[in-house]
Amino acid sequence: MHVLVVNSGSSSLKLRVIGPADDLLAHGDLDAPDGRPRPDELDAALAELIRAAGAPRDGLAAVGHRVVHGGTEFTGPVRVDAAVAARLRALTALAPLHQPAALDAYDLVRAALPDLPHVACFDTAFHSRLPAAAATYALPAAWRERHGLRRFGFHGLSHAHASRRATELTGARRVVTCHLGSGASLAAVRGGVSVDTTMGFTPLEGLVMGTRSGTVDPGALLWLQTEAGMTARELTDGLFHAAGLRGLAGTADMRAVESGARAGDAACGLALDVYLHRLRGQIAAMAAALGGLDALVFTGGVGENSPGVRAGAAAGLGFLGVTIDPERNAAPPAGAAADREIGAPRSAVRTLVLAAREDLEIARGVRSVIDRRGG
Ligand SMILES: Nc1ncnc2c1ncn2[C@@H]1O[C@H](COP(=O)(O)OP(=O)(O)O)[C@@H](O)[C@H]1O
Ligand SMILES: CC(=O)OP(=O)(O)O
Ligand SMILES: [Mg+2]
Repeated sequence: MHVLVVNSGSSSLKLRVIGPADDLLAHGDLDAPDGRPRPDELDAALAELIRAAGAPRDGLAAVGHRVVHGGTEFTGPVRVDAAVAARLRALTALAPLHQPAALDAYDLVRAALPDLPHVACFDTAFHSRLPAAAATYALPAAWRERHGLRRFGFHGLSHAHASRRATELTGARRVVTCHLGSGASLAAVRGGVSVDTTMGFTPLEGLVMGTRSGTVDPGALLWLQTEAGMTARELTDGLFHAAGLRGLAGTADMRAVESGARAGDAACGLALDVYLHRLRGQIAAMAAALGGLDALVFTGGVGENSPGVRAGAAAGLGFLGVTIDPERNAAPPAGAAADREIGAPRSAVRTLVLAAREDLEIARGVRSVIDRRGG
């Protein structure tokens, strides 16, 4: 079964054709300022992609879409029809900065390929079995009940893929996956189930990110409103787009932060220290949720490509049994295979670098829906 995977991000639309053996048959990235590609460009890109995959237009069996939020209703991949699409639109308020791009892309791709089944796969789904202790905020009952305030967690497609792959490669049962891209989060995975994660009600909680703050004292945000006169809009903009590495070092690009730090730039040095301090603490928190750690996984643009961040994270985690091999950590990936082990030979915890493959997780979700329907 050939699956077209549509992954819409904040500034690009990634298209992939995945074959029946998880083979990547074709790929193409489209510029999508504000998350929206131009319809004519999309049509041309789809035609080109299908040609490159060597499949006739009717050789595609289905389309899979990454959708950030499934709310409490969608805890696994689902076939999208008009009614489901409307319910997904209704979740926009829960992820106003992420949800619309995916649904706009869905509308366009659905219009281009109207006869194929379209399946939505959710960033939140992998975390849908978080224990109540990990999912609940200690907030007034009326707020939780009336507004459904709880921790959802995100990046689940990446965490699901990375933790499954780590278990395949090492047999590990208790796995902490570090998805470090421009957005970043951790998951604590026991026997394939996410039992804790660092993002919460929104993709703002937890780690320091490229442009997002991660966790800050909610009292500071109240103070900015009541004493500094900031509006909700200013706070949203600051916390999502002007904070994180950008807020500390003036750039959201970890490569620039690391080279600045090496050159002695104080702001870059501080940004890296804050990033790593939070990362180490949260990895330890995830290990505590698992009662110990068998494997630690780095994935995402930073996780896959920054030996410095991996070494800096591991440096404080010897007490958990994490020891990485400096040479393996510094070595570039051999060929196209990004997946590799960087743990020291006798380390109690296996440490891996794995390619972020949300596309494979989406293709897997699509197949499960199509197969279930006897297709
Ligand atoms: N060699 C590298 N060293 C450090 N950081 C890197 C390197 N290559 C890419 N990155 C970082 O990866 C981040 C983007 O991650 P990625 O997962 O591709 O993003 P997105 O979340 O948008 O999909 C950027 O902050 C970039 O600086
Ligand atoms: C949910 C989320 O944070 O996604 P991204 O990292 O792609 O912004
Ligand atoms: Mg990403």
